[in-house]
Amino acid sequence: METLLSAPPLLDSPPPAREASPGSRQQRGVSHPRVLSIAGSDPSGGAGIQADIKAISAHGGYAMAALTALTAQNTTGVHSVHVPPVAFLAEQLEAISADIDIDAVKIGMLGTAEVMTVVGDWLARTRPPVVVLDPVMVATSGDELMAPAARQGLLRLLESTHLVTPNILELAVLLGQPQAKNFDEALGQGLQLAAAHGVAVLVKGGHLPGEECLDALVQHDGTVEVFTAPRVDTPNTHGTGCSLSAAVATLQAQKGDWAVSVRHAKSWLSVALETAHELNVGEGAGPINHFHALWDSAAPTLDAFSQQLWQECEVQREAIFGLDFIKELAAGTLHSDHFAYYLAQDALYLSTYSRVLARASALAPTEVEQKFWAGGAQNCLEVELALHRDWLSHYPTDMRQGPVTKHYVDHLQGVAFSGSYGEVVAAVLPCYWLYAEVGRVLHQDYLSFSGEHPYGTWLATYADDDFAQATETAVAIMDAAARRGSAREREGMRAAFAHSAQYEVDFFAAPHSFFDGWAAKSAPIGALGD
Ligand SMILES: Nc1ncnc2c1ncn2[C@@H]1O[C@H](COP(=O)(O)OP(=O)(O)O)[C@@H](O)[C@H]1O
Ligand SMILES: Cc1ncc(COP(=O)(O)OP(=O)(O)O)c(N)n1
Repeated sequence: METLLSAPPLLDSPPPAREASPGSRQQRGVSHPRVLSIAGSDPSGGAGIQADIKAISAHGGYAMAALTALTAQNTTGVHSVHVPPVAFLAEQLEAISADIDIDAVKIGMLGTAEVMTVVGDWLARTRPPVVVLDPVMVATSGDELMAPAARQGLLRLLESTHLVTPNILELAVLLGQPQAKNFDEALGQGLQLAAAHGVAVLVKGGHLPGEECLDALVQHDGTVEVFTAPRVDTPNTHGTGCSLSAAVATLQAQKGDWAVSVRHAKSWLSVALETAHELNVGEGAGPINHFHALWDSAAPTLDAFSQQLWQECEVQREAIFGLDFIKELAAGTLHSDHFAYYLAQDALYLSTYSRVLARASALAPTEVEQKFWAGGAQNCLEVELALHRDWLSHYPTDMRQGPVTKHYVDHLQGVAFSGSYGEVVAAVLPCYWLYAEVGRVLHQDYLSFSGEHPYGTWLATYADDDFAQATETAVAIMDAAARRGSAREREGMRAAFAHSAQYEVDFFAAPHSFFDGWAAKSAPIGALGD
């Protein structure tokens, strides 16, 4: 069987480019513009056509790609470059324009003068309504991606280009001048290039030092608009130029205004740089996060939200198990004053917690969830408080609310008063989840304890199966609320959960804080047991 590689050319002779109706050629406000990237392939996905396709898609465009070159590269550098026969590039371009109306073209790595000639001829025939040229010469890694002799070819291409987007090195090479040392010099060079070639120039200042990353849109009539964004402190800048130019091409086809398109693309790029570390790709200059907006607003699947929150509170979980209170409770060495203080504060906490659970019940969207939270509220009052009171009868102590308890219940009541159902659920969850985790671990320790444990009967109740089951249900309810909620509500849930998780740590730390510090500095709270 013949492989595609050895197959005869798809088209014997290039058909004439399909002429779009004048209306569609000039049309602006296309919501899903058909955007063609003519560029090289970066198999690691951060630059080249892969970056272009992502940037075009992230802006609602329909992405197409004609390959000029194949590179073997990753985030640390370019290993080799293969330029297929230019006739094949011509076939790719003709196949696309013979069939599809193209709303915008983004041109990236061309590599050789021959490739530039093919692209220039095709552009002259098809005259797409938006042409953005990113004059790729050198990769972020420093590897060359354009033959030095190809400079003239690039200059000829400017005739068919609406916007060229050089960085400071590329700008200098295009003009045959030394590289600009500051942004003013770069701006001066941008004005020269724009005037000499009748083209708009986006001067990119990403490689200049400074807290701000300045770019300037220079029109051939000398009009200048400067765009600035705080420099993002990240090593992950692979493909910034590719992605910016592809985004601008797509936006221009939608908005028909270069300044608006550049401003929009630049602010998108800033967030893509800020969130690039989330992708964790490679050991060198990693890719930017093209789909940050989409992924942020996408509903989490199954238990993804709760898993994320659980990971995010790892610090708190570790902190709890490092507390003297927990270590001494497990070892049976905890002073009874500390235990009594904890019990008293927990009893005070539970009486408010029960009201907040009742609020969750009132807000619940289904009868099942309504009953679940109402049951939790009732259980707090009837079972848990009875247990605490029973224990407290053996450890008489002052029952005034301590500072941590006050802060924790104030937080819960605040969320209950003004938060959404999801936020209330997220706020009450750490009390279930972290307590269940502490219970599980302490109970295991207790089972391996030899001899009589002073808090044995208390610890025996810790790993209650019903409570573990209730915790699982509460987690599942929170995940369902997160899936239904908006991105903004999930942020509120995340914050409510994080605050409560920290208060859980503080709550377990409070007995020692009280006896080691607070009590000495404040009025005595009365006689304590023991
Ligand atoms: N660390 C950064 N923080 C914010 N924006 C940046 C950063 N690095 C580059 N940019 C922006 O990315 C775009 C690409 O710029 P530049 O790095 O100069 O060109 P190229 O990627 O083609 O080498 C520009 O809009 C520039 O301002
Ligand atoms: C195939 C390919 N095209 C272009 C580049 C350049 O990308 P990068 O090195 O990240 O530089 P900018 O996109 O920021 O200009 C490449 N490496 N590979």
